Amino acid sequence: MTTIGTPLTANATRIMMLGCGELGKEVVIELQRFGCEIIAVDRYAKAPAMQVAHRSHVINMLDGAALRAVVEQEKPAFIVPEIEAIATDSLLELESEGYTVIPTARAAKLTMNREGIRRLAAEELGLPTSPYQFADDEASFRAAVKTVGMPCVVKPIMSSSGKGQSVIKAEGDIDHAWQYAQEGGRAGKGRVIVEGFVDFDYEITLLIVRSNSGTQFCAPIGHVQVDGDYRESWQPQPMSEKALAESQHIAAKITEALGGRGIFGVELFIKGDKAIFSEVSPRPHDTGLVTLVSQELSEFALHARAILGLPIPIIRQWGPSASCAMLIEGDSQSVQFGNLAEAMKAPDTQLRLFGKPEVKGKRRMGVGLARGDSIQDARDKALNVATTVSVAGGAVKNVSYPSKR
Ligand SMILES: Nc1ncnc2c1ncn2[C@@H]1O[C@H](COP(=O)(O)OP(=O)(O)OP(=O)(O)O)[C@@H](O)[C@H]1O
Ligand SMILES: NCC(=O)N[C@@H]1O[C@H](COP(=O)([O-])[O-])[C@@H](O)[C@H]1O
Ligand SMILES: [Mg+2]
Repeated sequence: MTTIGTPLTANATRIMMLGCGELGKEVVIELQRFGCEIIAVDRYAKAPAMQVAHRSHVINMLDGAALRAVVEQEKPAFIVPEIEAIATDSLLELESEGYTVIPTARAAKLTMNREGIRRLAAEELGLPTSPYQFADDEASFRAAVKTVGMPCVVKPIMSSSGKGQSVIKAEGDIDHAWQYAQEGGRAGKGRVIVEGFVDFDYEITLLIVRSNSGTQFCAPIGHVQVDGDYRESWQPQPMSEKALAESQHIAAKITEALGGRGIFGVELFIKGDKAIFSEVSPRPHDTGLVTLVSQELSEFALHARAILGLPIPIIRQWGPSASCAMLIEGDSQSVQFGNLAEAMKAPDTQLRLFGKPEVKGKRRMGVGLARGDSIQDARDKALNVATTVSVAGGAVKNVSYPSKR
């Protein structure tokens, strides 16, 4: 039986977020609505979710001792990973000592590393995936490319949002792909995965929530990725009955294997009626930002309910909706957003600005959201929101969708 105490008192329901980006910020807002006490943790100060939490800590979350120290100091009822780069062996230990990790410490560990989740999906569960090989050094990498064949996709086993990812189409791309993967992994140089390039018709994220009400699916989300990073997403993605059934079957199997309570984003490639598993986030998914306007209970609200052991009687979808990531490029610690009235003048549009403290290179700083008469209409409106916002406050520009569709 769930009870929720009074924040900042001895009986508070304390929740620790490990990772404080835009996704965590929305989860925290939902948990705050239930009167939980939130402790936000990330590798840098003033992260988005820290700005809406009760208090925060800045630590290296890959440092197991530092992670344990902060958990023992705060004694949270729930530990909620929001990114992959966490000392997951420490999470396993803490869980075995009685702490609750969402959805489970094992899920966080397996998905921290592309090898863990890929071997579970393909080799243990027998789910369809792209062909793949792993490599630790340049010689075995070349052999792996040969075995998998071209075109193929190369990724550091520890990276996200497309960092260090590239496609090899011809011999001439091989050197660069190796170098780029060595520079782009979050743990520095190291192991890579070489995946056969899947010539898909479209790709989806299937959000699935495991809660006290059982296992429930959200409507499929279609999306466009550039350089391995999400730019636009929409819901519902039209699909054949068979492709949807296969996708749901795969999503149910992989999330059941990971276990626990919470929202998961299962990424799938679709070719005709066939679904191919790509990867899974045991946490809210960036392409699921669209659910801020497309569902009564967004993926963040669903996560909050699942964490707290609350029921989810129904997931109501509001019709064609879309999101467009606001990508800002440059170097500034004082970005200022303008032209907002113009950006938000259409009905059924919304804008979220994440409040990230700095941009260096390219960074997702906000998202345009819209509902429309059709998917195309919603996409046009969301794109318009994201690209109409102007940026100032240093050498920065809005590069949200440079090559308009
Ligand atoms: N084997 C593949 N064949 C074809 N396209 C691929 C393949 N692997 C990845 N991609 C493309 O690159 C995108 C990003 O890949 P992936 O999700 O593995 O990267 P990521 O770094 O984990 O990104 P995120 O953290 O945003 O999920 C995919 O959504 C897809 O568009
Ligand atoms: N694809 C994973 C993803 O979108 N994660 C989201 O991005 C943040 C990091 O952003 P940053 O790199 O700008 O700090 C993460 O904290 C999470 O909210
Ligand atoms: Mg992905």
